[in-house]
Order: sequence, then structure tokens, then C-alpha cells
Amino acid sequence: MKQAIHFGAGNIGRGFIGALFSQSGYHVTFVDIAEQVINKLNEEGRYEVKLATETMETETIENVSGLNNLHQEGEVIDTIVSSTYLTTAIGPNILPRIAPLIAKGITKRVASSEEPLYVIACENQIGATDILKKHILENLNEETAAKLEGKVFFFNSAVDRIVPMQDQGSLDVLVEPYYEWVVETTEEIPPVEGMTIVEDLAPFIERKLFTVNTGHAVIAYLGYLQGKSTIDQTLADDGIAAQVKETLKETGAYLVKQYGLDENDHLAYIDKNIERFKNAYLNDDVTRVGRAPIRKLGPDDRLIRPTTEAQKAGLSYSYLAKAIAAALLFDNPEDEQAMEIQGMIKEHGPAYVLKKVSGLDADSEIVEEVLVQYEALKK
Ligand SMILES: NC(=O)c1ccc[n+]([C@@H]2O[C@H](COP(=O)([O-])OP(=O)(O)OC[C@H]3O[C@@H](n4cnc5c(N)ncnc54)[C@H](O)[C@@H]3O)[C@@H](O)[C@H]2O)c1
Ligand SMILES: O=P(O)(O)OC[C@@H](O)[C@@H](O)[C@H](O)[C@H](O)CO
Repeated sequence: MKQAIHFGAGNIGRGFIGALFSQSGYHVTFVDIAEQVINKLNEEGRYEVKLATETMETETIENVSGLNNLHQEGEVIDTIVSSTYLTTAIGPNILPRIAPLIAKGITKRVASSEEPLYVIACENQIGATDILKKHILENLNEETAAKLEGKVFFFNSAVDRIVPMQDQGSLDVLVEPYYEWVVETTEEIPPVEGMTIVEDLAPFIERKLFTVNTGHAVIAYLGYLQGKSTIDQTLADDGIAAQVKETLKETGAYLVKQYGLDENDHLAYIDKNIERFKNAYLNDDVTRVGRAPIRKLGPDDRLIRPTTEAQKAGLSYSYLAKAIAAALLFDNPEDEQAMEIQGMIKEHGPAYVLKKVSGLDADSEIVEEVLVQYEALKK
């Protein structure tokens, strides 16, 4: 049987990427540190993907197993040797941590096989596979690095499917029906059901990140401030719904200009995504969607990049500034990065965070506007 190895047996791993490989005739080996999930994968060898709809259609995902990268290094290396695809959905910050083990697997593989290996990081991050590749290369000797050409391929990708937090006692995963997985390559690669191939990923990943994820972030941070618990509940608030739409018109103006998109098509794309956010069956927590605000306030992420790009293009960004201000007020005690930001604000003020985390100069017009919104929201 064809073999795929996937790092991260979490929501997207089990609910999306791993499921597509299984449905395409692959045995999927998940690699994770969550011992309980790995044990269950090996004991049960299958799980259900349930669609968040009224009728809750279910698909059974079979031919799956698990390995723990902390205690089963040898098995992970051997599975990399026998795999056609190596994918990740682990969180961008974790990629450097798994790169040394992937490098060991690639070293053994290129020494013993001519078969191509396709590496694809499936994270909400522009150029995630490039980042993974850089960390892998840092862990390869020159001899192995020289052998990668034509044997190990690295493709960037964009992944889109809302998968909320799950019942931790079960392998089953509740997912929204919609999905899109776009992979950038000009190579002929083995088909995987549900994978769309494009030559240039930039318009796809920016459109996704600065619409789906920007919109999601606005709802999460404003919802959290108003004491709401889920995304759909927050969107039921007309004021917040209007804020979301206006913010996405701002990112949309940049995207339309940058990539020559049709304005009406893009407005329809915005509306389609707002409908996705309203799915009450997902019960998607604002704290999941707002998680890791240091990453989300990064210079190339969903809030800051469209704002700096809008400013450069002479476009409006005042709704985005409000969303950034709301992110600075996300003080969820369960979220390590939120607590780190709150600590920085307490010690040095919000402008310090915008400089250190987002790379924005204290005297910039964007910072000026965010700080006005921050003071207004704080009240
Ligand atoms: N959930 C979604 O709706 C969604 C949609 C599109 C993209 N994404 C992206 O997919 C990625 C994964 O998100 P998720 O929602 O599946 O998160 P998740 O927390 O459900 O899954 C991540 C998994 O990685 C594992 N992990 C963490 N550190 C590890 C390590 N050092 N070694 C091995 N495994 C480790 C965790 O145990 C967990 O099982 C993120 O980049 C996210 O932005 C998520
Ligand atoms: O995964 P994050 O933390 O980058 O972002 C949170 C959500 O916006 C995200 O997981 C979406 O549900 C997903 O990107 C939809 O495709």
C-alpha cells in the first residue's frame, strides 16, 4: 500500500489532510507527541470524520496508525524512507522542532532510494514549507544536501477547513463540509483526492489568510472582549458582523489591487466565508480562533501584513487597526502568548508590543491609529 507520513495528529491532521490521504488509498502514519492519541490510533486503526451539518454525515477513515516522535525515532525515520508524501499540520512554531528528525529520515532515504518524496507543510503561514525546508537543510550534511535534487521536493500550500476543538477522549473529528487544499508545483505528482495544484500560490494563500483568517481573528478578539464564547454567537451581534465585513472590505481592496481579482467575485468570496463562520454546529470557541496572538500579530500574518500593505497602497485600514487593538486586549489566561503580550503591555505599554511583535515603528500612522482604538476598546 502507498504510504504517507503526517506530523501532527490534531484537528487538521486527522480531520483534513490525513483523511484525504486515506481516502486516496494511502496508509497514513501520524506522528505526534500526544501519547493517548497515538495509542488510540494503533488500537483502533480507524476513526470517523463527522460533518458539522444538521444530518452530520460521517466518513470512516481507515488504514491509519501512529508513532510518537519522542520515543520512536527509528520507526519515524523508517517510515519517512518508505513514504511518498510527508506532510505537517503541527503549528508553524513547531516546525523547527521536528526538522532534525525529518532530516534524519531524509538522510537515510536519499542514501537508499531513488523514489521521490514530496514534503508539504499545511500550516496557516505564508511559505511554511520553505521555513521547514530551511530548518531541514540546517540539519543535513553536505553530502545529503547535494543529493536532494530530483529526489526530495518541497511544495508550499494553503489549507482551508474549519476544524474546532474536539472531544479529547475520542479520535473522531467534527469538521465543516467545506475544504480547500492548494499546493504549489509544476511537477507531475501522484494524485491525492481534494488536492488542487497551482503554479503560483501567492494569490491563493493571501486571499485565504487575509479573508478567512483575518475575518476569523476579528470575530474572535471582539467576541472575547464582549464575553462571547463561540464564533457563531459572536457573529450574531450585528455590530460585530458589520465590523467583520468592513475589515474584509479593507483586506479585499488590497487583494483586488495586488492580484487583479474581480471585485464582485471577491465580495462573493467574502460573503461565502462569513456564512461559513455562522455554522453553529461547529461550536468553535473564540479562544481557539484567537490562540497564539504573538503569531497572529506577526509582520506577515493576517492582521499586520494587510494593514501595512493597505497603507503602502494608500488604502483605508481603520477597521484593521481596531482588530489589531482588540488582539492586544486578548488576555485569555489559558493562552501562553496572550499572557506574554499582557506582561509586555504592563511593563512597557502597547506600542512596545507593536514594535517588538509586529515590527511597527512607534511613530508610524498605523501605531497611532491602533493606540487610539486600543484606548477606546479598553473602556
Ligand atoms: N483547525 C483549523 O481550523 C485549521 C485550519 C487550517 C489550518 N490550520 C493550521 O493547521 C495547523 C495545525 O492546527 P490544528 O488546529 O490541527 O492544531 P492541533 O493543536 O489540533 O494539532 C496540532 C498537533 O500537533 C501536535 N504537536 C505539537 N507539538 C508537537 C511536536 N513537537 N511533535 C509532534 N507533534 C506535536 C499536537 O499534539 C497536536 O496533536 C496550524 O498551523 C493551523 O494554523 C488549522
Ligand atoms: O489556526 P490558526 O491559529 O492560525 O487560526 C485560527 C483559525 O482562524 C483557523 O484555524 C481557521 O479555522 C482555519 O484556518 C480555516 O481554514
